[in-house]
Amino acid sequence: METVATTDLCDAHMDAIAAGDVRVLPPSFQSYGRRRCFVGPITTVKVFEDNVLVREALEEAGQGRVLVVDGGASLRCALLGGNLALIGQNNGWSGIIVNGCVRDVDEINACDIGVRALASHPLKSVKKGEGSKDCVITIGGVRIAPGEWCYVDNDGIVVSSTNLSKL
Ligand SMILES: O=C([O-])CC(=O)C(=O)O
Repeated sequence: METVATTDLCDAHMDAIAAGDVRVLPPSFQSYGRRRCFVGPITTVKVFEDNVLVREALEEAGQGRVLVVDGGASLRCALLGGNLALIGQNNGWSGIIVNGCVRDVDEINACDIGVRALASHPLKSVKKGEGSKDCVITIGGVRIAPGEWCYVDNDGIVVSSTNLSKL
């Protein structure tokens, strides 16, 4: 899918930003993975220090989707590592955004996928399988619903209720 500059999106959609239909995430994410720019429809999971649902989502056919993981901004363990990033790459996910930590940064950086996360952390998460999928989440005060669109590049992360790349 063609990428769209987030700056151009913001400039072109100031009214939609004022209305809340286009939202910008706070600039608190680090960039990992080979794809520094990615776009796609959003699938969500909400977990806390437990990444079983993250793995389950990435094991699905991604079909160009972006997985947005609300990990409650925990900085105490990693929700994504090199194995899961590779699974996501091989299953055709365009990107993964983690409101939490990742690990195996060198392995993730070798994957043809885009990853954004708050930080890296060497500790793995627990594997209980708790959490929810396909739910509305809030990251940094920004509401994100499944099926909305995500635009990510070196300037930031934009979420839109409609597909702006078609406009
Ligand atoms: O399995 C995990 O908890 C995360 C991980 O290390 C990987 O994806 O390689």
